[in-house]
Amino acid sequence: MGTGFTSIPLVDISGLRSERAEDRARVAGELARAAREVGFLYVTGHGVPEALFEGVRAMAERFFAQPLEAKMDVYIGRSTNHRGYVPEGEEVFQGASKDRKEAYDLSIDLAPDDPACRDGHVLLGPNQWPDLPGFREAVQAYYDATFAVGRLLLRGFAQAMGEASDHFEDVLSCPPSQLRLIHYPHDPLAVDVVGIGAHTDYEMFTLLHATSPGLEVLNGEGQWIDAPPVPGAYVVNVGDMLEILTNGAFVATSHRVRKVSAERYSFPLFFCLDHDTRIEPLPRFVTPENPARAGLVAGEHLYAQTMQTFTYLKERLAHGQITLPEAARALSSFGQEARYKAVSV
Ligand SMILES: O=C(O)CCC(=O)C(=O)O
Ligand SMILES: [Fe+2]
Repeated sequence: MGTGFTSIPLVDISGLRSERAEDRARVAGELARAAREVGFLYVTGHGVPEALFEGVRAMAERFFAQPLEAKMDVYIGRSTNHRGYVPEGEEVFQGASKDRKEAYDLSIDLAPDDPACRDGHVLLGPNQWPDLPGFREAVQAYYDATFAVGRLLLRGFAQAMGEASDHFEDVLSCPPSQLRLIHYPHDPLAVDVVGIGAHTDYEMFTLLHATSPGLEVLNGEGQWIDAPPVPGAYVVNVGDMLEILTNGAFVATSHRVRKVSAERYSFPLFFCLDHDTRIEPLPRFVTPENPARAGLVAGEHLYAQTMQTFTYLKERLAHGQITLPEAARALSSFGQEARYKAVSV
């Protein structure tokens, strides 16, 4: 835990599809090692054609190139369930100056009258699709393919934690797993800006594709290590929920995007479990020296963290229109940020 790693391991997950138990166990072992020692890894052997990534990239370029007024037609603050366009400065992490980034957020696309969209499931509902020919098809195809990789990877992580590979199967029927299209504009004159401030991701794990370097991860010695894109690989990182399930054995590694040297796009899919899933440390990770950490409820955690970082929700909080769940965690409660609060991030 908290190791001084200097590089990010690569795991070929094709063995998770194998009929042979030893192939699956080998990959699970590699996932466990990467999750314990680093919390970040490159994943190959996922089977998603590069064309899907290129498709979403082309559409992201077209979407963000539109005038601000057109993007604001699908502003996230107009959605009842947190979907749509996130302008620069809307999302602010703990202690950070405003990020230089804009985003488009979507998730599992449900009709408003879908039974899963019941009271309290504030993050479930319809996407706000922009009026751009081909956008919805390309983005949905990327979402579906990446989600399928996440489902496979979850089987591997379940095994990596010592559980049966289907351990999470019954809490995966309608998870609020968000995909973000992020655009980091390049401004040669800007000084002291970060693309995205230091944070951990809130879910089980994240699968990310980016167009250029910029992503940095914090090691156990407080140093920032580069995680540039590797052709054909997803960058995968452990989120808060895997950290809790393993009682800290797997690390929700803090990361950020430094000021970019060229225009940059990235597409993280935050892989979550069903909204009401209770996340508690698995008994095998609890010992007298390492007592059980506090648990949480998946959807509630996502929403609580979101409320503390999005300006439109902070305003609603301030006006008493919404309230933080009682068990809400403060920002920076996980990963190395929690352990090294003194580190300047
Ligand atoms: O753009 C990136 O490479 C990272 C984005 C990220 O960390 C996030 O959206 O949570
Ligand atoms: Fe992140």
